Amino acid sequence: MTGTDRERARKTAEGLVYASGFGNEHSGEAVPGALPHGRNSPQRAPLGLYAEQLSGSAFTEPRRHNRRSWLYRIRPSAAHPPFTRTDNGGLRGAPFTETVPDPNRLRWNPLPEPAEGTDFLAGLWTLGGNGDATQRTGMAIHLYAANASMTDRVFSDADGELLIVPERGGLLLRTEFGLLRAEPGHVALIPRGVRFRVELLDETARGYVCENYGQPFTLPDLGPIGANGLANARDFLAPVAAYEDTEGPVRVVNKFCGNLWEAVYDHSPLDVVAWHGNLVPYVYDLRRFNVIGSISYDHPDPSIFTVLTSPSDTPGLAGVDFVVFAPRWLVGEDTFRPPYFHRNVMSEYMGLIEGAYDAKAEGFVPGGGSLHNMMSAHGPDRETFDRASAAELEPHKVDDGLAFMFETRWPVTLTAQAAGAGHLQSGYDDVWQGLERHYRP
Ligand SMILES: O=C(O)Cc1cc(O)ccc1O
Ligand SMILES: [Fe+2]
Repeated sequence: MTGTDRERARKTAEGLVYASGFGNEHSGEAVPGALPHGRNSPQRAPLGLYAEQLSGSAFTEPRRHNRRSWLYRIRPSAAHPPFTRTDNGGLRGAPFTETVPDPNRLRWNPLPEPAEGTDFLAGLWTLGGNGDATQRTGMAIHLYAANASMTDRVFSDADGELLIVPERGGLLLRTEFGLLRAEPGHVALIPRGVRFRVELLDETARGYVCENYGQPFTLPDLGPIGANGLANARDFLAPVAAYEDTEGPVRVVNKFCGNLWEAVYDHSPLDVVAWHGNLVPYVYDLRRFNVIGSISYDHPDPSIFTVLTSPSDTPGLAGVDFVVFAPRWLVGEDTFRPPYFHRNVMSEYMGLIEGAYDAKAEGFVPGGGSLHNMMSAHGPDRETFDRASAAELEPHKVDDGLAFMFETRWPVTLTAQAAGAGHLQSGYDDVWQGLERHYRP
């Protein structure tokens, strides 16, 4: 990608306008008069456009779960040639059967630098996951490292929605619904099946992706917290309608039941001139997260930091939660303030967007990640334990980092490439060595 391309992408990203709110019925038109009023599918849609519904839930799901949008486009999505199989690259899908589930605590360094000319799609590398894409359950954890924009191709994922967590380098996401900008510290969500292209705003881009095969991410209930707090609905930003009217070959890559399929269209499928509905891509700035914690004693469970949750069929038991450890004050009296030692029935994958994480003195680095699978014993490393056990308990602001967690109800099984990766750290167990016995009855 040339510097001029990047400058163009950055200029475009700077002028972006959004519609705010989570789960809202949004609507918009890039050309006046393109959006029909009073009905979804008039006999002839305005301006000679084709009307098309995109469903994110079954037609019959309860109203509060029902998600769909109506798109008014230059050509119907149905007008395309056959898809044929293409190379999966580093992408894998559920069910994950390449390795046996591993009870060990595992930690990785960042992905190695990609070869010249690697775009977002080519740069995706699957670490592992659970569930089954054909059953619409479970999730996958991917990382990406890219140094080129997607130019002649677009991607869509029929298997699930994609929660993109940039760690290095800004992204301009050109979607069927319009444009989104996602910088490190933001997350972007692309709903199942929505076509998009990723352009880089910087020389390189790196980050994490949670592919959610299950129910779409939603905001957690707040219970006694009240009507406000955690991630506020108004801070979720959807694009306004913007479209491409280009002819010529575009490779459309579709991830379907774990494999990549490709068809060469003779036009851009990002040709939606107007749309309305509640199934939309969005971005959210994690620094807007309203962090709630203990103002008396003890370390609260990290569910208090849930940004988005994908419920499963058991109430309170998420297919996957997306949790953020954002800057916050710690004031707990007579309290061991960092994350406690624990064994969790849920499985925890953690990543670091910036700085450091308060349970780990070293080795957990931006762009890296750790996996603490179901029931594996983990918590503060020795250095953190020693420091926090002796610390003066003054009010203290933790603001030297931004970490996150994908927490899932099912164990995560690794791909062969993750289990055998050169960047898998050896000796991670040693961070808990030297925790001496202090018990002297
Ligand atoms: O393991 C981790 O670092 C994540 C985590 C953080 C916390 O504050 C409490 C429990 C927990 O699993
Ligand atoms: Fe944990």
